Amino acid sequence: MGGTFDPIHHGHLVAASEVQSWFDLDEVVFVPTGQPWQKADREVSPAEHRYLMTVIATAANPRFEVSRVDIERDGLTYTIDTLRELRAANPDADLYFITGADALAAILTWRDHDELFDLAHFVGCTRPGHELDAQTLADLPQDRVTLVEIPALAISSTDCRQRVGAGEPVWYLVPDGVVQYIGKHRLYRSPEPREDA
Ligand SMILES: Nc1ncnc2c1ncn2[C@@H]1O[C@H](COP(=O)(O)OP(=O)(O)OP(=O)(O)O)[C@@H](O)[C@H]1O
Ligand SMILES: O=C(O)c1ccc[n+]([C@@H]2O[C@H](COP(=O)([O-])O)[C@@H](O)[C@H]2O)c1
Repeated sequence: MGGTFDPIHHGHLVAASEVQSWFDLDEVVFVPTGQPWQKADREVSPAEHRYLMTVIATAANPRFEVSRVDIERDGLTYTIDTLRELRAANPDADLYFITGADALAAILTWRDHDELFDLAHFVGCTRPGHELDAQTLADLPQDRVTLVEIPALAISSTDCRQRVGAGEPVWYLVPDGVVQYIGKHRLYRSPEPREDA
């Protein structure tokens, strides 16, 4: 499952857990993005913070792993590179790439999208507020894409960041350890005013 995970939240974790169970996957590898090119218009937290929050959020689940492939590759992050690397490291594995409905709807804008479907089966999870229209679905290769209905969690990283910035709680939207990590590193808050300012 690829994502910016800024921060990781329970919507991500439920999607991963549901798809693991649905397809009886050996493991789900969370891959935090390095530099997500389609989010170039906004500030994204440093990759190491996003990676560590993902490690904290997934640590208790023996089927969840976190990969550094995207954050260690220079330049912008493209899923075609992610899948090529994961394929080279696991030549015998059947790869499934987990996305939300919003990401799946945009997949034909991704780099080398034709080849993407050769490298992995794509699983699109339902997401509140992001309906997939019939034409979008019809344009995708039917044998390489599966839609999975998951319990609806109307949580987004954007909302979590805005809540922290406004001093509102994110308890129970993100795992407890992630709440504590955000607090410890003062993520998503405006910088404290300097005393001499
Ligand atoms: N609540 C959710 N339910 C289902 N899928 C989700 C949910 N939130 C995110 N996803 C999916 O998880 C993947 C990674 O998402 P991402 O890290 O961009 O989180 P986000 O909440 O969409 O972030 P942001 O609000 O910053 O855009 C994407 O494929 C996205 O569609
Ligand atoms: O490969 C691409 O061109 C591409 C364009 C947009 C998003 N993606 C991937 O989709 C996943 C979710 O992305 P995001 O930006 O919604 O966090 C993540 O793994 C991204 O690298 C990939």
